Amino acid sequence: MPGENPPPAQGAKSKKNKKKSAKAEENSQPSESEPHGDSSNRDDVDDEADNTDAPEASPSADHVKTNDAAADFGAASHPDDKNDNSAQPSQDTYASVPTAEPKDRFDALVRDRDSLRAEVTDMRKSLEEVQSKHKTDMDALQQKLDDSETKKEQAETQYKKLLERVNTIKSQLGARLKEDEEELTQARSQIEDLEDENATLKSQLESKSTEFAAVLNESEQKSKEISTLRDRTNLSQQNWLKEKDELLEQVAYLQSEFEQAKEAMHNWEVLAMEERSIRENLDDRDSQQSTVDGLQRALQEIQIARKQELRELVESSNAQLEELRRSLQHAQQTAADAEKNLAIAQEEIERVRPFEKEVKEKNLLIGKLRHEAVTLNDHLTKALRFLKKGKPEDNVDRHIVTNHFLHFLALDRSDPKKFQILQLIAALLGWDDEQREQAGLARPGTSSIPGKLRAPGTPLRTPSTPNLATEFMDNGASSKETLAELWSNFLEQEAEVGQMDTMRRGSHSGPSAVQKFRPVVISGPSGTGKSTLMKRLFAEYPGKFSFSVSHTTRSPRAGEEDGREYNFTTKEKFLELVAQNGFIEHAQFGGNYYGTSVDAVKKVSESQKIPVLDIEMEGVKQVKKTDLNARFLFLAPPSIEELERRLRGRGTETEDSLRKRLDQATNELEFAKQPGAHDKIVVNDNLDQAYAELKDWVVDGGKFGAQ
Ligand SMILES: Nc1ncnc2c1ncn2[C@@H]1O[C@H](COP(=O)(O)OP(=O)(O)OP(=O)(O)O)[C@@H](O)[C@H]1O
Repeated sequence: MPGENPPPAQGAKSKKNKKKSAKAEENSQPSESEPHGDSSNRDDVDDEADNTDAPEASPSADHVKTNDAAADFGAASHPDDKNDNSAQPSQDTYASVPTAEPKDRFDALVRDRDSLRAEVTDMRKSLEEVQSKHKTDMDALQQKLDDSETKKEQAETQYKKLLERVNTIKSQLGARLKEDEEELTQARSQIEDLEDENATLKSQLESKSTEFAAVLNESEQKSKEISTLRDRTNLSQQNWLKEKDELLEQVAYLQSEFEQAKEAMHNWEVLAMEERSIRENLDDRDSQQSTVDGLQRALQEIQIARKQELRELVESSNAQLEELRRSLQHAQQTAADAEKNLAIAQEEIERVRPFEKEVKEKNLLIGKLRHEAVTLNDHLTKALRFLKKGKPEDNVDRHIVTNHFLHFLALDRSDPKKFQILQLIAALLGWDDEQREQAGLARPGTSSIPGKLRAPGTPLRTPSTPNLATEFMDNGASSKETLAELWSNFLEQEAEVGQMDTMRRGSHSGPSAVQKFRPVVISGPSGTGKSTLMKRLFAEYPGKFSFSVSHTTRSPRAGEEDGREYNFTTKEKFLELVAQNGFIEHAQFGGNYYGTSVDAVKKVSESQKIPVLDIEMEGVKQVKKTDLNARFLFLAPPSIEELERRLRGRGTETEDSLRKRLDQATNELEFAKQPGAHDKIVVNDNLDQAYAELKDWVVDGGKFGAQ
């Protein structure tokens, strides 16, 4: 049927058919210069015969054949066609036939001709219909061809535009890589600065240590001096007392002698008086008188000598006494000076003590910074190597991709981050559209990269989170952000992984154990009631919670088992673990070290129990640096006064330890005020209420915080 034309073929093939149809059309067109008359009949018939060459224009091959025959026959018998003698019967042939017969024959021929003409007219009509339809089809096809050519042109211009954008992105990326390189150089210089600072601090520390040692030395010397002076003072005091006693004794002896001499003198005087009276009475006894005078003189001389002797003795003893008094004063002065020096030395020690602590802390900080610097340096070198070496498609960091992939697997199906991470992975691995479609990042047919054109107006998938991959590819500013984000994430994650690697050494715990059995960290000032509440919780949920086993360097006691009461270890191994940041908290008591290790906590999770950590503020900060995935609860006292009352009521504290605990409580309360320091704060005013609140949060509707 003419209406059932074959569908238009594309390209060259359809053009060829078009030419053929045009030719057929041309052939089938009646000549306008020739009127439709008998003389044109033969041409018409010939035209029909020609038309059989175009199969799609021909109504029916058989039909045409019949027409051919009829035309031949008609042409042979046409009375007007006098030139064609070869095909026409001669006049002699007609003459030899009876006259009625030729007339009949002629009539029959005329009828045949008429019927043939009618048939030809029908055929022409149908041919015209076919032609007009064909023309419409051709027009439609032409239209389509034109449309597709315009589309093709549009596509080409779009393709060129996209190519230009790709080139711009390439050049921008080059510039950004340069910027990153500069950033890396800056980071390097920062590291160098830090190292310099580190060196300066070290030298400062050394100088301070020497200063401190000198001060200590000095104070020791002063102490020695003081004790020597004290000894000397004591000794001189004793000597002085002894001498004083001796002198007093001497004075007493001299006084008694003086008394005796006085008495003797008195006696002599009495005797002299008696003698004088006797002399007076006995004038004649002149000779005796002179003797008595002599005796008197002798006595006086003796008295004077004695007096002189006594005076000298008293003077010398007084001088000695004075001397001793002076030396006592001097000794007392020296003792006071020494005591003053001792107080100054002690003050100096007190002044230096916080400084020493600071130096120690700084030392620790330096160690940490050095560790971080080494890790960062490693990562930077690695990153630079990634950036500099190889083709851009090879610059894929397996760690990043692995981390993202693990994160992707760990997330809940409904988590919107999942889509984001998948986009990130796609961007990192440079997935093409087909791969994105397969991963569910794009709907089929929504391609936006060169080579695959998107029909205008095709709806794009609108994710709940921004499309990172698109940002990365399409927008210069946002791709810069994403690149920077990726870079900083990479560095952060690598640094964390570096730290964690050292912590995890020897541990087989995967993230799943601590995600399922998330450690609960309970902190709060001493005496707030942590132990009391924990006891209740453990009793209500037997076998659900467990404390971790601590490490110690002390030797096991009878009945103690390694890994049960304690993880018994050596001092060297303990300190090695400290250096690797393997402890959440550690301390030294009585020459032994004790500590809670990250691995010990993980072991509790692996044994399908929830680890409970009752630790103070510094421990909380330390746990936050690990991958323990812990939850943090802070138990606060209703007031500091109530806390003091409870601590006193517990009867475990001395006045000194009580003060220290209350000071620490103030620090803990300050820390708890910081946003994000803890996940939950419970005030333990009423024990039952506090327990209910704590239990609700810990049990978490039976999930125990599991993710
Ligand atoms: N809500 C409360 N009301 C009154 N007393 C309480 C309350 N909670 C705890 N106490 C009491 O306070 C004292 C200290 O409690 P507990 O020993 O549990 O504190 P803690 O936080 O574990 O202290 P530490 O950290 O020093 O071990 C205990 O005597 C306890 O009975």
